[in-house]
Amino acid sequence: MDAILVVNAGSSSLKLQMFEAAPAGMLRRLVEARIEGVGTAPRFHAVAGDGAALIDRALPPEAVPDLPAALHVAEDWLRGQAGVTLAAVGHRVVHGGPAYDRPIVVTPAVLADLERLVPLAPLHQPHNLAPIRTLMARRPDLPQVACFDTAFHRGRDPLADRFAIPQALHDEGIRRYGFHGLSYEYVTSRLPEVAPEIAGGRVIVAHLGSGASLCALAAGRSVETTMGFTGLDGLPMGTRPGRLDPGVLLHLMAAKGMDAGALEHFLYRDCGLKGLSGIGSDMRDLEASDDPRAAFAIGVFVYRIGLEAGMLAAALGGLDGVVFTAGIGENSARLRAAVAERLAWLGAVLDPVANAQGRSRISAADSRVALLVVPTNEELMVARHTAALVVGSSSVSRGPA
Ligand SMILES: Nc1ncnc2c1ncn2[C@@H]1O[C@H](COP(=O)(O)OP(=O)(O)O)[C@@H](O)[C@H]1O
Ligand SMILES: CC(=O)OP(=O)(O)O
Ligand SMILES: [Mg+2]
Repeated sequence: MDAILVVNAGSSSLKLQMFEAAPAGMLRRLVEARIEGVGTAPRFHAVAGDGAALIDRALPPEAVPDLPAALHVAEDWLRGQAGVTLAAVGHRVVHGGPAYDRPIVVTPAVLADLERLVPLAPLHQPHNLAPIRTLMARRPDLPQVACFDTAFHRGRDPLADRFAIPQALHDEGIRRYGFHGLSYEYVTSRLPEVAPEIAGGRVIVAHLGSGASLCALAAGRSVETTMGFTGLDGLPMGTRPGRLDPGVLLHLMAAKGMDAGALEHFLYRDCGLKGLSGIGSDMRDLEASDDPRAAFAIGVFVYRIGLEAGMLAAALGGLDGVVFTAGIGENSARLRAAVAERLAWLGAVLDPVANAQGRSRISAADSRVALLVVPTNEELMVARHTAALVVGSSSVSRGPA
């Protein structure tokens, strides 16, 4: 059986899915595996295409301290899953820079180009590219497709792409790219089905995971998003601060002698929910804690989501719907309720029962703004692009997964 393997390394997780590339462009999921809580409390979970559990167990934190270790564990496990021949591998690659505005078959030259973007996404890009490099050496004949987080946001109004800096720096590529595009593209593809009345309207998608951002969709196209040049901008995240006065960086350099390496470590690993709470980066731990610092960290997160959502509503000139997705957005009813309350001024009214039950539509009948929960599926989005490019069927748009 010919299969497409998809690899998605996030900041706290490694997610893999394997699909059968069936004729007529259909994608049938064969297996889904994820290692979550990388660096904190790792857990390996895998299910077969029919939903049957294959593995579900905690891993010792010292066995999976980082993403390279998670890749090793997953690779060993995958090798034991016999019976498929890989036809192609699709990769989520976080940064596509100025040149890559759509999925592409990776050649050695493309890979070298993407390596140059590592400093712009140090939590992700090295781990996105490492499996490509390894596979390219082992199986140079195997088609590999890179699908970019940044691509969905390209083609916005030039006003939105621009920092208020001189043109020459913009031309060098210092611009507002935006990320989580595969997630936004997938959610957008689901809207006509789950909420047809807002699919052509003004929608904010809240991708709230270990990395977090918001995207303003006008008729299904990205017009604004909270992340920029890197995944540091916008909302506070698990370990990243989000929007930060650049004067803070100048101060840290001048007053504390921090150099680029120290600042990078600080901004990508020590801030966000972890820095705010002094407890940890995982929302589950914060929600379970009765330490007031945990509640304060969640309070800041929610407050800042409210502020940034207001900004995106301004970009859209109004608001018809809000969609929650990713680890926190899909699973935390408490967080969704707190955010909905912050959006009351825009006309959002939550249905607390639907929210607690984790239903797809969680707004009250009289809410002017539709509130929805749509589980994201970045891997399926990557598989669709990979199939379209490599298997050659552009009709691949809706898998059953
Ligand atoms: N049931 C839950 N309640 C609250 N938060 C959750 C739950 N399940 C997962 N999360 C949170 O989701 C986040 C991870 O989201 P995810 O989208 O997988 O991140 P990433 O792809 O960036 O690694 C973590 O902060 C985790 O605590
Ligand atoms: C870009 C980004 O932050 O991705 P993730 O949420 O998967 O960490
Ligand atoms: Mg993610």
